[in-house]
Amino acid sequence: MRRQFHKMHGLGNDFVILDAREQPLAIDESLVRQLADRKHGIGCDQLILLEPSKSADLRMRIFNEDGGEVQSCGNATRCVVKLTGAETIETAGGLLHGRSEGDAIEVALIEPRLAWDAIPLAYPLPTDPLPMGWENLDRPYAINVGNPHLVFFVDDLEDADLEGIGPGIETDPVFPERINVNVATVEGGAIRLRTFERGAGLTRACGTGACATAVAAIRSGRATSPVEVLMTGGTLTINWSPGEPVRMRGDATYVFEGSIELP
Ligand SMILES: N[C@@H](CCC[C@H](N)C(=O)O)C(=O)O
Repeated sequence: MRRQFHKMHGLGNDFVILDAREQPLAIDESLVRQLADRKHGIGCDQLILLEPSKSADLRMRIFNEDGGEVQSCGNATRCVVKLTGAETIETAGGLLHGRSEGDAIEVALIEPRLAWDAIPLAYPLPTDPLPMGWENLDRPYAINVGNPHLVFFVDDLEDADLEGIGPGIETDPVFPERINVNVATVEGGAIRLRTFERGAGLTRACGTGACATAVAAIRSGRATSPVEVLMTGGTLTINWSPGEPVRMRGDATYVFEGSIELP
């Protein structure tokens, strides 16, 4: 069956979006890998499947390029808000809210969770920071903003061999659902961030990573809200106060529309 798809990106973190709100679509791991493949498929960091929802304007399912289904994706949420005009979005990581603000899109994720079993960790440990280290990266903050993140603050962003060390941290048995790995510096009140994403590797930007990092920076007194988070692909503005959902504002870009034969 031939299906239409939308190619979009949020600060260079790119998506194939399939709209199955009217015509159901069964997706499995191998189909996601095939479509996400940059040489033989369409190519993307995440595949996004839109479905009907009983509790929100739509349901958004998120698949990493390795085929695994995950709970949240900040950059894709901004793209979906721009594409569909949805204001409430059901995800496996919680109910999200979005709206256009001029050219930008603002999305409210969930209230950040810090309890060890909400990250989740395999056994009880403090998360603020986590008393663990990998090579020259030490004592990260563990935060769940719908999906799980580790945030390392370092003096020099270029010192961290994120591509080399990321896979070992992502799959450490202390993280039973694996984890997204963020390395950040705070300079002149702004955050510079690189993210090694669970199931996708290094990406040009990570919306939930920016939110988790901003929360860790604000909680630890390194930054104040609102804070700008600068990534390879561009900048997000993050707003957060304790006890509230974390909000992000930034661009979403439509690239092209296409169609593909699916089983
Ligand atoms: N790129 C995303 C996050 C996508 C999911 C993540 N890799 C995970 O496995 O949780 C973003 O912009 O937030």
